[in-house]
Amino acid sequence: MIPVLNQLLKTKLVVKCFKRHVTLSPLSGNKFILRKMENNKPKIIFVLGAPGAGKGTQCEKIVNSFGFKHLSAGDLLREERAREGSQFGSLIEDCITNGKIVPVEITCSLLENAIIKTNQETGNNKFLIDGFPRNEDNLQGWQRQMSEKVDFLFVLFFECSQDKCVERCLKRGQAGSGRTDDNMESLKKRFDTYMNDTMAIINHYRGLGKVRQIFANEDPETVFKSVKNALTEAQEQKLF
Ligand SMILES: Nc1ncnc2c1ncn2[C@@H]1O[C@H](COP(=O)(O)OP(=O)(O)O)[C@@H](O)[C@H]1O
Ligand SMILES: Nc1ccn([C@H]2C[C@H](O)[C@@H](COP(=O)(O)OP(=O)(O)O)O2)c(=O)n1
Repeated sequence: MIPVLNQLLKTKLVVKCFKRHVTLSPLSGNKFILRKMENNKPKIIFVLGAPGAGKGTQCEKIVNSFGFKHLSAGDLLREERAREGSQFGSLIEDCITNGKIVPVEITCSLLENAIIKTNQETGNNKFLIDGFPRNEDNLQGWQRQMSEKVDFLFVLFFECSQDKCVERCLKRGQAGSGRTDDNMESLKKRFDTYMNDTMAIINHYRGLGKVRQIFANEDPETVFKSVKNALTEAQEQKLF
C-alpha cells in the first residue's frame, strides 16, 4: 500500500488533491489511515431579488430555523454611512439615494469583516449574504477577495412582481423605515439598476446551475414554506 501511495504522491495533481481533502494519520507499525479533512471555510448563500421582494424578511426566518447568520449588504453600508469618521459616508449616501451600487472594495471589506467577527465571537460559520453581488463590479471584487476563502453554496433568488415590490417598499417608507430610498423617485432608479445589472448576475449563477428560485408574491408564511423546502433539500444534500 505505502509504495503505491508514494508512487501516486509523485504526481502533482494527486498531491494537490491530497493536501486539500485528505490527511494521512499514522497508525502502529508502518500503517496509515486516510482521514477526510473538515472544510472549515465559511459557507455562503447569496440572497438576491428586487428591492422589496422580501429578502430581509425571509432571512430573519431562515436565521431562526436553520441557524445562519444574516449579513445584509445594505444594512452594513447604512451602518458605515452612519459611522462617525467614515471616509465613505457621503459616497454611500449618494449611491443609496440614487439607486447606484457602491464600489465593491467598500462592500466586500464590510462583508469580510462581519464574517470574521461573527465567526470569532459566535463560532457560527454559515452566512446569508443578502443583497450581494448586485452587479459585475460586486461579482468580480468578490471573486478576487473572497472566493478562495469561502465555500459558496448557491443563490437564493426571490422572484416577485415589480408592482408588489414597489407597493411593499412604499408601505415600508410610510411605516417609518427611515430609509432615504423608500420613495418613488429612488425606487425607479433602484429598479433600473436591478433590471440592468443584478439580473445579469442572477443569470450568470443560473447558467452555473447555482440558483434556487422562490416565488415571493405571496404572504410571508407562504413564501417561507417554499424557502424551507429549498433549504431542507440543500441540508439533505449535506451542503451545510
Ligand atoms: N411576502 C410579503 N408580503 C407582504 N409584505 C411583505 C412580504 N415580505 C416582506 N414584506 C414587507 O415588505 C417590505 C419589504 O420587505 P423586506 O424583507 O425588507 O424586502 P427586501 O429586503 O427584499 O428589500 C417590508 O416592510 C416587509 O415587512
Ligand atoms: N451590494 C450592495 C447592496 C446594497 N447597496 C446599496 C444600494 C441599494 O439600493 C441600497 C439598499 O440595499 P438593500 O439591500 O438594503 O435594499 P433593497 O434590497 O434595495 O430593498 O444599498 C449597494 O450599493 N451594494
